[in-house]
Amino acid sequence: MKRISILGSTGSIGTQTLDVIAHDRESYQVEALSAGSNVSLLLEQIKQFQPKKVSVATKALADEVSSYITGATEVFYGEAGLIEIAASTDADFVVSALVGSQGLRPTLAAIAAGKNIGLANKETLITAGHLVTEKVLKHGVSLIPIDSEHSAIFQCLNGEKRAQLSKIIITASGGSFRDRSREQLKDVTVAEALRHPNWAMGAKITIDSATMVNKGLEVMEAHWLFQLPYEQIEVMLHPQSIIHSMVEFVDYSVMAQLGNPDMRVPIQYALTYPNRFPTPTKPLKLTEIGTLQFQEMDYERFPCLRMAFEAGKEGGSVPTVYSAANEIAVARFLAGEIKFLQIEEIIERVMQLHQSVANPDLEQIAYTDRWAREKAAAIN
Ligand SMILES: NC(=O)C1=CN([C@@H]2O[C@H](COP(=O)(O)OP(=O)(O)OC[C@H]3O[C@@H](n4cnc5c(N)ncnc54)[C@H](OP(=O)(O)O)[C@@H]3O)[C@@H](O)[C@H]2O)C=CC1
Ligand SMILES: CC(=O)[C@@H](O)[C@H](O)COP(=O)(O)O
Ligand SMILES: [Mn+2]
Repeated sequence: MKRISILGSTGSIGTQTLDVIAHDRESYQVEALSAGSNVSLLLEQIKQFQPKKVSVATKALADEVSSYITGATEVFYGEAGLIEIAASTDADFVVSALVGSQGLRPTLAAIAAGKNIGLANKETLITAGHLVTEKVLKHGVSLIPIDSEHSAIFQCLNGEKRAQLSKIIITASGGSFRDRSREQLKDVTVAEALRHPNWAMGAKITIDSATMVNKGLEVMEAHWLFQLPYEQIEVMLHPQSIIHSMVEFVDYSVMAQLGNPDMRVPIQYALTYPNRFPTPTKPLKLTEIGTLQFQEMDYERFPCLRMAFEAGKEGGSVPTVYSAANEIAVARFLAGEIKFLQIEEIIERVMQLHQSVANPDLEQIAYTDRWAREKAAAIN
């Protein structure tokens, strides 16, 4: 039986992880769950999975949860609560599915406590890839990707010789506005931006997909997960999201992983690796889909992807700035404070203002993250 804790159990990845677990209850024990502010959903999850510990964002929310539960579940809150869920349980596997760089410290704490990690929270690797990978090696834990593209690459690389890898090809759907010109992006609405063509996901990643920041984050995520230079990472438009990514080898053989767009497949693979079991999803019927399309990336149409490659290649504290400025810009767009195209303007401006720090430690990353957020919040 696998003992699991989930950081972000009320989110899109968190709920789908619990759905995978619910389909095979004998194989899993849910040790701990964390939510932000969705108390009603957390209470349902407590009832169904009876975790020993849960955490929520604030003390007031923790008091509210405590007032409703009768069992033995302990309730924590805040960052200390997330760290409790990550590190101080009997779990052997932690699903890291918080949104944003707030996932960093709990994920590091889980690694330091010897937990294997299923990583959905890509911002953690973007902001501190060097620290996370170093800690993973030090504590001898596994870091298994949940992000669909990285799960695909992980699967394609299984059993292959790394020296014989030529490049990886990360596919991109193009997001909600893939058929619009830059001119047509001027006045797009939040509701339009939240309508992803293929995937049902949390709000932040859906906007990131529309700006192509998501692909930019995924390029940096791949750099750290697979220890590849940026020259060996390519992005290709593939509107159907059926090929989740590909790997090209030195003999020009290309391996791809295909499937319907359903995150429960890579989530379950991370939980059961190296084994495979039936997943609660539909089989892929390529004859019904008929056509798969591919297109070269246009870096002028999608400047956030260009900026991500620049940030990743420069390294140091620059990826932290890219990701933190984006988090604030996306929150401001979702709140109706700025227009869609201002997201990329804010990221670019904050990156220009930043004095890069090489090989930042955790404190320097935290400082840079706060600095970038303040700058991004102040730009009009
Ligand atoms: N959704 C997807 O299909 C995919 C997501 N990812 C990545 O996975 C991560 C999670 O994405 P997704 O599930 O879509 O995000 P969601 O927004 O759906 O979920 C985020 C989770 O984080 C919790 N949370 C938010 N703020 C706080 C806080 N201050 N304190 C504690 N918990 C908090 C939320 O709690 P609550 O809702 O209770 O407030 C929720 O459980 C992201 O990094 C994303 O890029 C990667 C690939 C695919
Ligand atoms: C499901 C998943 O992994 C997302 O990151 C998804 O890939 C978003 O798709 P695009 O960023 O390609 O639109
Ligand atoms: Mn992805």
